[in-house]
Amino acid sequence: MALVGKIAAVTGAGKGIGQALTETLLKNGAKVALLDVNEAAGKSLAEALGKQYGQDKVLFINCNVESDEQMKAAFQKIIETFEAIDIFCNNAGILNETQWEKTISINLMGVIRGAYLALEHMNKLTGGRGGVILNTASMAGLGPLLSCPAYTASKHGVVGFTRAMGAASAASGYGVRFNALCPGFVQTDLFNNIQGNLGQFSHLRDAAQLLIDKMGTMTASEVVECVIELLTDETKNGEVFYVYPQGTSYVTFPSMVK
Ligand SMILES: NC(=O)C1=CN([C@@H]2O[C@H](COP(=O)(O)OP(=O)(O)OC[C@H]3O[C@@H](n4cnc5c(N)ncnc54)[C@H](O)[C@@H]3O)[C@@H](O)[C@H]2O)C=CC1
Ligand SMILES: CCCCCC(=O)/C=C/C=C\C=C\C=C\[C@@H](O)[C@@H](O)CCCC(=O)O
Repeated sequence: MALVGKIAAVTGAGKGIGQALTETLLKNGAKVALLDVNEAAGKSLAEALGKQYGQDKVLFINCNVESDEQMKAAFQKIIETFEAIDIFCNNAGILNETQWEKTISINLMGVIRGAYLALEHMNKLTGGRGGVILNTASMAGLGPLLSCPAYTASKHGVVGFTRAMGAASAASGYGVRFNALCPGFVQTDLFNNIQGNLGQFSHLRDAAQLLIDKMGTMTASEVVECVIELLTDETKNGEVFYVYPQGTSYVTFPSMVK
């Protein structure tokens, strides 16, 4: 599936990995709706990208992924403006162990909400034209990040949800692929602000720092460069893609069936 002419939407598009996803999609010829709760960041990015790629290629929508009403309205606006949606990047996320319910609400419930609403517009069985849904999980969706248990739980949830939806979609004939992106540490605001957001696990900050020193960090652009394949390769469905400073790999899981 080529990206030229495709219609995409990215949540948490105003900064960090979402910004890099947005820029890469535009660079490859897609039109992009930028969804973010941070109006200042999202709007100014959309304005700058509009000047670079054309105002008809970008649309900013102020939208909180925790709100069913705002998300439904965002999809309506995307369809009104661009007529369809082919690519949905469920990317918005926070790391805040002092607010574990909000962490689950945004990182996991927001992803499930976004996927189900996107599917209503993308499902080939209900008049959509198919496409791909990319969920940003984390390496913390594959193994425990000791200083962030709630964040770890949210990301394991995203990995499980993506795998189940990939299988459900293939078995049902929706024509929509589901893949999960699992980056290691990425230099963004979320990463730079972790020290103040560990709450009752603040005493484990040195252990977290040791892991960061051991694993190294990446820029958001370096991560996103590796992701194009997940969006364009029609054979990739239900995949969990690990991106780390030394390379990339598709994660394999134990088979539950003998
Ligand atoms: N930075 C890192 O080391 C890693 C980040 N991730 C994941 O990547 C995703 C993006 O994170 P970063 O770019 O690092 O964070 P960031 O903090 O730089 O950007 C997150 C964006 O999401 C937006 N956002 C937050 N809550 C929202 C909500 N309720 N509704 C709509 N937008 C909302 C923010 O306003 C911001 O623009 C997250 O899901 C995060 O968990 C995964 C692995 C590593
Ligand atoms: C604390 C900052 C979090 C930033 C956001 C994020 O999602 C980054 C995640 C990056 C890496 C997660 C790594 C998890 C590793 C565990 O699986 C651990 O068990 C690996 C232990 C390796 C070792 O030898 O110490």
